[in-house]
Amino acid sequence: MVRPETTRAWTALRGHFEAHGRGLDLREAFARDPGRFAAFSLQAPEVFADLSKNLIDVATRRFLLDLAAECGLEARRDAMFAGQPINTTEGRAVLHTALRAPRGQGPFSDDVHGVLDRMLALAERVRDTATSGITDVVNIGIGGSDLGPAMVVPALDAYAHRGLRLHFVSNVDGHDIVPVLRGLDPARTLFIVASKTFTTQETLANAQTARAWFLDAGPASGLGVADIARHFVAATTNVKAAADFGITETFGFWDWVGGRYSLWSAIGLPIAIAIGAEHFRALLAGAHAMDRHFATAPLTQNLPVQLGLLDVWYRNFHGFTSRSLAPYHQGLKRLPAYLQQLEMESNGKGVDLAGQPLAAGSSPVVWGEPGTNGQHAYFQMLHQGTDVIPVEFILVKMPAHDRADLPAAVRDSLTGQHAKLLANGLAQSQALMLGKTAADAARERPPTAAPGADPAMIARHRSFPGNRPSTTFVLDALTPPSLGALIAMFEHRVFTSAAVWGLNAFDQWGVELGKALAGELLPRLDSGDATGLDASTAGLLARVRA
Ligand SMILES: O=P(O)(O)OC[C@H]1O[C@H](O)[C@H](O)[C@@H](O)[C@@H]1O
Repeated sequence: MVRPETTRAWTALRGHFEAHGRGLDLREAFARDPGRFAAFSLQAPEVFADLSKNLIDVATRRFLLDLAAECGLEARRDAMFAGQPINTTEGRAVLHTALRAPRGQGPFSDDVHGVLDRMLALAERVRDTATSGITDVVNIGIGGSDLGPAMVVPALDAYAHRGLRLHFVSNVDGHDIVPVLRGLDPARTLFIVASKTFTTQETLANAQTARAWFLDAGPASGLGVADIARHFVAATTNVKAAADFGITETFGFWDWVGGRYSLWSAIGLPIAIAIGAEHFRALLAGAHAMDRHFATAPLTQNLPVQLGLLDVWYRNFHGFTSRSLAPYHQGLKRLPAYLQQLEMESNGKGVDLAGQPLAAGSSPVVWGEPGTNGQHAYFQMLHQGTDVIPVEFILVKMPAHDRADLPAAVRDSLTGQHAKLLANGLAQSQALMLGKTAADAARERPPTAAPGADPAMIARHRSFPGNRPSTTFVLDALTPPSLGALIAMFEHRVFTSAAVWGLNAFDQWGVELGKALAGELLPRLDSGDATGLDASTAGLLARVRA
């Protein structure tokens, strides 16, 4: 493993940043180079990306590619696809890409397609609602066993079965499950208990609550313990624990599927129930197309590689600590939360593969909301705040809401909405880059300015620094294949920056300490015993018990 800060490319990047990077002005760069948009945009499977509004030039890109070469990115990528145990701290392979490889291709193909066929058959049985009688599906899971399906199901609403409602319960807080159970009919409800380990406290607690509810409400519909087998299924690598819970129909997966990379596995069952087998296979196919792109495209044209290297450039040279995501599609409202786990649980590490402290920053904070909602909340800070935060826009050319079954006037109105949505997305990236000088602001007569206020002072409040970087992704439509490709692009981008930083993106020891301490505190909530606790925790314990 090569420490990035010891490479020649790192030194070159440092020099380049001081000489040209820090001072790069996007407005001048576009004025100088009419070919900048073409030179810095990329077409990958299903995803077009405009990288030209980023603080990079040709030399930045060359030095970053040198850095990737010196850090052995390609060898590490190839080792992942080949199933080598690159998750070294847990001695595991990392093969979520095998889950979307076509039948007969990729490692463990028989196992993968065996479970996939079985799970899609169940999905189709449930979707035949006249026979199954199911109207509501409740996924009980948390983290990687929740966020993927909870993100994809609304994103692909245009493809969803109209007679089925999908619900997601994750938190160990009755305020999550109680409103979901309210109004459900046990005879018409299917619970999916989704947990890679089947040991997660939150999920087991919610599964117990669901079971208690089922046994309480069931008898009115003639249901009892014997019916649990028909109304509860599990997605897990721990088939025995699921059986001990009383679940006989289990869809397995394997320790080489990380939780946050698992929506392609049996964890995707809620997605398959919502959109059906054919569309689920199309989701996998889209991700596979991006896998092939990542595995084979020259690095100069390789979109996940270019994005991951940009992350290194911003985090380690510009010192930006966060990145904001603005999907201009309401169906992608859970994408920021999904990417928070994908990126921050993967790359939120402080040591390298050898356990030595990293010399430079790793995962940025990832956050955001769908556009245009974010514009009316925190975009103020993105435009005029003191921190520079790169923004990523996702635009979708063709909406799915102007369906033939809507009245013509409603369809016309919705078409107008989509034009406004796109105009806003384009305008925001433009505004971030162009800014507005105080001199330009001084020529305006803002109607809301305080009467008699010094115009120069008002102009300074109304000026924008500009030169704020952004990336814009464009999808033709939000479809199963395009969403699959988009998610896989994000996965491989995280892989790329992890490879440069030399860290293990596939473990998550950082979640353990809190879990262990919660286990120690739980009995103290009952007993009130504060022996050995720090004064703050002891004080809080007394307060929540009072
Ligand atoms: O799927 P499970 O085993 O229930 O795990 C659910 C989640 O909880 C853990 O604490 C990890 O931080 C996540 O990576 C994981 O996705």
